[in-house]
Amino acid sequence: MEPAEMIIPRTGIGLDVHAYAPEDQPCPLWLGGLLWPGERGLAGHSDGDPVAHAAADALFSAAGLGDLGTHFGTDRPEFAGAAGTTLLAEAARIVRAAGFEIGNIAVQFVANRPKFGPRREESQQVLSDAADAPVSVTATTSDHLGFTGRGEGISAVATALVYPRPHLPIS
Ligand SMILES: Nc1ccn([C@@H]2O[C@H](COP(=O)(O)O)[C@@H](O)[C@H]2O)c(=O)n1
Ligand SMILES: C[C@@]1(CO)OP(=O)(O)OP(=O)(O)OC[C@H]1O
Repeated sequence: MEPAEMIIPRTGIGLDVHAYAPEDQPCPLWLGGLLWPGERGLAGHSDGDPVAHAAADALFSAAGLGDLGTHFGTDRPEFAGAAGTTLLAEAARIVRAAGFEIGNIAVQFVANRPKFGPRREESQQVLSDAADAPVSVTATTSDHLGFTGRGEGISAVATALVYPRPHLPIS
């Protein structure tokens, strides 16, 4: 393969944090594309899912297309209450429309709860369906340290790998 035809992958990173909604304004918890009944919800202009948002941000970062705010700013009323999976699907569409294929996305969130392990496969399936690419999700606590340890909010960090769509030879 000639150097000019080499496909060079690009990595991206995304970080998102959402605080828990105030106790007098309760809302459902959406995390990793899943609804968690009985868990305290996170505040946000959209559904406040930091896992889906970090994944979308990592895609934009990898493609060099700005970030979540560039495409889904809080000044856009149509994204009020939007599902994280909707934002992730739209981010993937924008990245593909810019000429990239998506390799994979990896996300880790930091929270004391909910216990994620039992629903990992379900979450990964929902997010992978949204992105139409493999999404893996891991969870950790912060050993009771910091704002996640005090139960003030949930953070998530993601990496993504994209690569320019190869030009097929015209036969
Ligand atoms: N919300 C969470 C947090 C953690 N886990 C799982 O527990 C493991 C140990 O967590 P540490 O913070 O002590 O490293 C972690 O590797 C996860 O498998 C979880 O399921 N949900
Ligand atoms: C997703 C958007 C837009 O609805 O709102 P939030 O749900 O507040 O999420 P955040 O990750 O803080 O910022 C990105 C915003 O553009």
